[in-house]
Amino acid sequence: MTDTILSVENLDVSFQSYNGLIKAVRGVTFDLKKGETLAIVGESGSGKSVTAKSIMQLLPKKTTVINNGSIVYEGNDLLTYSKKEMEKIRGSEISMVFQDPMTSLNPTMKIGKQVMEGILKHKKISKKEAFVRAKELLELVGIPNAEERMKSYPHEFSGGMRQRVIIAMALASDPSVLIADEPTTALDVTIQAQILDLMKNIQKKTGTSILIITHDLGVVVNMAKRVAVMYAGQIVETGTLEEIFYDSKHPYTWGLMQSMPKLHQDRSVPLIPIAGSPPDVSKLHDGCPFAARCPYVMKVCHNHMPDQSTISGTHSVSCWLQDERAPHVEKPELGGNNVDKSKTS
Ligand SMILES: Nc1ncnc2c1ncn2[C@@H]1O[C@H](COP(=O)(O)OP(=O)(O)OP(=O)(O)O)[C@@H](O)[C@H]1O
Repeated sequence: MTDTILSVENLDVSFQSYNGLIKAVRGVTFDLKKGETLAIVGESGSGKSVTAKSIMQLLPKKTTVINNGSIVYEGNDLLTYSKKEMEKIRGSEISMVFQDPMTSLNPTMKIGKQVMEGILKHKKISKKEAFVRAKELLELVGIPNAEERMKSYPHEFSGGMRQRVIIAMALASDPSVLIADEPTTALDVTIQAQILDLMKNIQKKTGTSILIITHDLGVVVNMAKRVAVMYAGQIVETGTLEEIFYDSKHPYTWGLMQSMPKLHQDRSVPLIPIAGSPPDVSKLHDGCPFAARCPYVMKVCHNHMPDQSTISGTHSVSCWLQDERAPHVEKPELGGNNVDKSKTS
């Protein structure tokens, strides 16, 4: 028996466009274990959402090209599934929560009815039973006076409460995998923390595996046990939370950490953004895509993609600095050093 529930291997996803092929995801490989939380982190445009939407097969059929890779869920490659087979999996065994709850809710329908519809879509039960289950789910996600609030419309809920409703809907079918794409980005900091706590508690209760997608390393600290760092469509470093925060090896990971607010930081200390901007993924060259922004760039980086180096059984990185011929580079002072260690253990 394997403890892996979802295994993405060597996934390439491109889009046809008037400007040529947009290579959004290139050779992405990761495993999601049963009951764990894995975070995919990276700047905007790095291919995080495209990876998630490939799993759910939510990308536009006409322009999307997936010409390499596999997405194996419980032993079966989802990429070989028909539309009908995929419909059975989507929203029932694998559910997704998006950033903006308003786009996932029907503004003209009462909350209770929407949650009930979600339940009835996946479970052969009576309306009465669906009502009871909807109320239970809304209670599970911390909606006060759940029965009463079922009669409200989405606009009568705050942003945080709407996101709770979305999570309740995603849980309606008892999914094995929950994919959360920037689930807290639209919310203020206090509500963000509440939603992350909620997801953690739900995971404890239900054993759901969570794939969380975020640009925010703060979310990673609160949620994930393992982290994959994505840049220009590739996973450039992957490791346990501890390895990424205390022993990261990729200058891009260092850049992300330096640009992250530190715990108890004096607000007058400026964050250091990563200089430059991500490359245009329709015009990639052969070398490391981070070369143009990397403070430690070497000649080789511009022309050749580095191989993946294994740092430990759980930690790997793709960077020429790992080559024995590379000069020794001291890791800079990083925000991660100020992260509460108790959160990573
Ligand atoms: N349907 C699409 N058609 C064409 N290009 C797309 C499509 N969806 C995404 N892309 C492109 O693919 C690349 C990766 O996008 P993706 O949305 O995965 O990034 P991301 O890391 O999730 O960032 P963000 O948080 O801003 O969504 C980007 O260059 C984006 O413009």
